[in-house]
Amino acid sequence: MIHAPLAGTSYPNSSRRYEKVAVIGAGSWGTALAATLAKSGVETRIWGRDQIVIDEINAGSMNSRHLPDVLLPSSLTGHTDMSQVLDGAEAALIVVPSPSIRDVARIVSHFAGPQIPVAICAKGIESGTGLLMTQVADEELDTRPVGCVSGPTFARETALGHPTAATVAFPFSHLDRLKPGESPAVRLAMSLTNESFRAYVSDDLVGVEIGGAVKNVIAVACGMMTGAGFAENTRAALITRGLDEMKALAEALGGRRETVTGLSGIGDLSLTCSSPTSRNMALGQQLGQGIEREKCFDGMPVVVEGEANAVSVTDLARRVGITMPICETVRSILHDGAELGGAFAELWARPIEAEPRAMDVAFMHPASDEDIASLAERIS
Ligand SMILES: NC(=O)C1=CN([C@@H]2O[C@H](COP(=O)(O)OP(=O)(O)OC[C@H]3O[C@@H](n4cnc5c(N)ncnc54)[C@H](OP(=O)(O)O)[C@@H]3O)[C@@H](O)[C@H]2O)C=CC1
Ligand SMILES: O=C(CO)COP(=O)(O)O
Repeated sequence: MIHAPLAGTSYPNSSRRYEKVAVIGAGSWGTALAATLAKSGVETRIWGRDQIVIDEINAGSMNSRHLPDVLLPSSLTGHTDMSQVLDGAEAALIVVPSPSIRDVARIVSHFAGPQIPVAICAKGIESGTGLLMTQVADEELDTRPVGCVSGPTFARETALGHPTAATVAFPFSHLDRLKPGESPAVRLAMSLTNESFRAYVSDDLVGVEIGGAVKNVIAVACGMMTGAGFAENTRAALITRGLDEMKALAEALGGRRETVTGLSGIGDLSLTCSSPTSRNMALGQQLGQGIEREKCFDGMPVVVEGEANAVSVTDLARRVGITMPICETVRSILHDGAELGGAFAELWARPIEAEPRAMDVAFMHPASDEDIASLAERIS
């Protein structure tokens, strides 16, 4: 076990922590966040739909299905009855994959206190509507303040106590500005912060959430090129140009470019694009090695949100009129039957562009068909 370097440190204003928090979703990230809250001294109850998982949390402080070999704080209690988990909770975190956020938020709205803040911890954009996860939840949660938690946070490392940082974002009301210590963002950040977890706050939900959705798609791209045998230069190019796509979409939707340079943007992008611990990167890698989709992850049903996000992100970009060439390439391979080598060769051979894109310059000297064909052959 690695001991966090800050063990024993006390945290200012911890009295403004929430005393009771409900975590909805007992997968890997829900369990890791619940463990983080419990470790901070918050009374934490976690809801899951699988009785076996919940029984194991209660009887053995483990969730071996989602976080094998990780010992959870003994104060964490598990429940399959959502009304029990939300009863008396001062705040709630919803931590299920993005396609389930709407359904789960609707159920939460039946049981949660009428004003409690709810943080969405899923990364994605809703298919069809193009809504951010907090916008989806907002439609289901009546008057409750809705925010999110996002950042470079592999669940297992977080649960093992490796120092980890993330951003908590909620809209800041006029009152929050007068008394920031009372705002849901600050109180939840304080509730999560402990010797191995440090939370920052933001009011830029668009910037934070676009980071989480776009990085999923860029990680698939990085995995594909790594799987095809390319190395660090290629990955660095995709990360950097992926960041440019993230920044353009966030700004087009009203987010701030500085947010994209933070934990939920470049932080998560660099983490997810660097390691096959990421399910998105791992999928890309297997496809890049020529493994058929159905046979990836040995045929196991692993949630890879970048697959759906490739469509939802590019749909949104097309709607607001910005180009996202890497995300479009991933979409064309995953959903439109494009051949991986040819699609990346086309991406590479695009006309020269300006960096940054704000210069709005394009030098129209596309590569020849022969160049594209030879590049495609190298990647395949
Ligand atoms: N894992 C990570 O490192 C991180 C994940 N995230 C984000 O967290 C979110 C959750 O991912 P993660 O925990 O990893 O996923 P997991 O696959 O580990 O777990 C998902 C959990 O959600 C439950 N679930 C799925 N659909 C529903 C539903 N309709 N109703 C109730 N429960 C449901 C699953 O239940 P069951 O097991 O019964 O199917 C499972 O407990 C994702 O959006 C991901 O991007 C964010 C940061 C880090
Ligand atoms: O979001 C994550 C880390 O911050 C987890 O990424 P994956 O969903 O690709 O596993």
